Amino acid sequence: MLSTLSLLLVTTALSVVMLLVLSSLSGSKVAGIREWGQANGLAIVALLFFASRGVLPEVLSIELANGLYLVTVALMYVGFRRHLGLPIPSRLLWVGGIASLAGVVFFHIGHESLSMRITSVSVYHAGVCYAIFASVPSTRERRLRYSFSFTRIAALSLGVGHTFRGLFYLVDAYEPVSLLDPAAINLAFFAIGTLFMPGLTLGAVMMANARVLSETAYAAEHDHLTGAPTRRAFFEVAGRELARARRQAGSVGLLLVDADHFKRINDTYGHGVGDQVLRDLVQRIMGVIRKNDFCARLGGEEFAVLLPDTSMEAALVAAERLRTALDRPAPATGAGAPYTVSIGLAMLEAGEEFDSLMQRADAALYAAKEAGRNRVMCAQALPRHSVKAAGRA
Ligand SMILES: Nc1nc2c(ncn2[C@@H]2O[C@H](COP(=O)(O)OP(=O)(O)OP(=O)(O)O)[C@@H](O)[C@H]2O)c(=O)[nH]1
Repeated sequence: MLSTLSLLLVTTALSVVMLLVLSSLSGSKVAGIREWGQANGLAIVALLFFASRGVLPEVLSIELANGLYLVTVALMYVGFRRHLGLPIPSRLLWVGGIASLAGVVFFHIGHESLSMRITSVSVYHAGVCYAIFASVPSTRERRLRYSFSFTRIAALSLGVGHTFRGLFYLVDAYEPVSLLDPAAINLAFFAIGTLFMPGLTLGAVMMANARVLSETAYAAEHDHLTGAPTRRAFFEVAGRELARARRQAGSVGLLLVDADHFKRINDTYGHGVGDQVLRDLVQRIMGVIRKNDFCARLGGEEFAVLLPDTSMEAALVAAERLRTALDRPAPATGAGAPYTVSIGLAMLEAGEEFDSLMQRADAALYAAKEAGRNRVMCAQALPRHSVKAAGRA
């Protein structure tokens, strides 16, 4: 038979499980984990004090238990705010918590009323639930969307539940004999109270997990030095774009961009300045390409720019625009040593595979280097045999 005591013990067990799950994430350095862990640890203690009603003195099972639980509720909120990088309204939390606890003390020692004690804590719980709902934004980011939505829905549902709970006991519709009163209505509202920690901790764990996955995926898909997408990300996007172009008989251009005599920059100014020049190069490329174009660092001082839905003429214009945008002194080199790039352009041909497109763009790049650097060469303009000879993709 379900009872408030069994609910309390099940919730305590759930908090232990949540604490273990959160501990497994503690090495991830995700903000908020510490506060969520502390909240669950404290919740276990608070719930055991609630369950000790009739065994331990009332000041422990009422004042202390409620006081501790109010702190756990606040800590959950602080965890979400920290996780999202938002400021913590500490004073508001303290004032609300102390007012709520004062209500508990007053309606225990001053004027005994369990209903009003429940109302007093429900107001704080509901407020914190709505505050969590308002803090967690609805996001379109694929990897975060599910966990954020889950938390928002959980926080809102619990907020509404606690509002009803507070109102129900406020209008004195039912005066329970004790918190552990087994009446169905008391049991139902008690369940809403005990769902707070597991419900919101589940949301917190999902958010932390999603954050870790999202950061790992970002690191795998972005170059650490320049922030540009990596070779791996480029191959993925290029595969998709080529398939789309084939389906829609569209036109795709590929630029391979390589810094000229980059070794000299490193040798003259040092590797650190070389790194800054690479960052500058990426910023300049990103500044001149269209929103639909995709730039990635293939490795070293070589970059690729994919130009979807682009004709040969437009691709040549884009390549030339890129070359001139880069043919300027690099601020990182102090006096402003010029750096230039050579660019190989290839347009996707009917039925062509990605490897072949890369090979032809690479041959065009090689030809641009051979012809004196700081220029754009188009694969279509090269004799076929030179593409085969120079290609290295
Ligand atoms: N600073 C820095 N240098 C890098 C990085 N990756 C590759 N390089 C350097 O880029 C240089 C490339 O040299 P090369 O392949 O000889 O090419 P280059 O000097 O640009 O000559 P060309 O391409 O023929 O014009 C090497 O000195 C690499 O050490 C990097 O992440 N940071």
